[in-house]
Amino acid sequence: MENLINVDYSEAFNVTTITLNRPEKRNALSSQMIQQLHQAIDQLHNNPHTKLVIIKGAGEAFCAGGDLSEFHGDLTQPEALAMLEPMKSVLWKLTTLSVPTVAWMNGLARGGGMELASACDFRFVQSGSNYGFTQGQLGISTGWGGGTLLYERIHNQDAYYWLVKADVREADQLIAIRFAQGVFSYNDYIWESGLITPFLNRDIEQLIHWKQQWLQQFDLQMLKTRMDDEVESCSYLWVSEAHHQAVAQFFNRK
Ligand SMILES: CC[C@@H](C(=O)O)C(=O)SCCNC(=O)CCNC(=O)[C@H](O)C(C)(C)COP(=O)(O)OP(=O)(O)OC[C@H]1O[C@@H](n2cnc3c(N)ncnc32)[C@H](O)[C@@H]1OP(=O)(O)O
Repeated sequence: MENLINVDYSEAFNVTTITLNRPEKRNALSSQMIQQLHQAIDQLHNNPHTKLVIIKGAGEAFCAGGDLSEFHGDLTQPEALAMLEPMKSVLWKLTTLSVPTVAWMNGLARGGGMELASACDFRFVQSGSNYGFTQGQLGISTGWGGGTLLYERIHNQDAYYWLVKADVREADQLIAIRFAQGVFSYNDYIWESGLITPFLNRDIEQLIHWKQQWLQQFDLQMLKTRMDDEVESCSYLWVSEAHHQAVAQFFNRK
């Protein structure tokens, strides 16, 4: 099987880096990638030394969302639901992981790529890149539970407005609404940017404690139910004519 997700463990830093490795498709997530992401996250349990997990993209993009070519076609609503579920499960596992997680957003992100970032505890963005919950332009809503998570990351009103507006924003705008906690430049190497240093300076026991405290801020059962509802709701929009037309327009754009 092709390696579409690379997992690297740094013994020097006790950090696991997960790289989405499909640069020619801007790291759009196919079902095979989603399956590999599941495995990568599950395997973290076998490495008790990892104190931080970083997710980044290979090449020019962080992640262009779900693979529209694969996830499209004449799906029924129950089929669309079954297609969306596995990535929701990845987002849930990431959200509730026992150690801190960082989305190192080294390039653009769209749609589900933003949902993936929302499932991480922290987001660092690259100056010059742009980012959008663009599902609204595709005739759908967020479909992996990431819209629910967005409401937990920024002010409710800002989340609501961004999802409706479905626009693409610059890195500094993400800082302004507190979606991102730091910005780095194109040439910055992760370890030398300074953004990761606070985590490296702490013991794993401390980081686990703070992560537990962070998770206690949420009603996890309710959060899970809201994510489930979001996926179901999106599955109805997925089969709409508006969505079919928007996807056809994307693939006919050239
Ligand atoms: C399924 C879940 C749902 C959710 O819950 O949110 C989603 O995620 S829906 C998908 C949302 N994402 C998008 O709508 C992004 C669509 N892509 C783009 O707008 C642009 O490609 C880009 C991401 C802004 C990059 O533009 P650019 O740098 O100009 O590159 P290209 O457009 O030429 O793309 C290169 C290459 O990659 C393919 N590609 C890009 N995104 C996707 C995608 N989401 N699914 C499938 N394929 C994608 C694109 O088709 C090009 O391929 P080739 O034509 O074969 O070179």
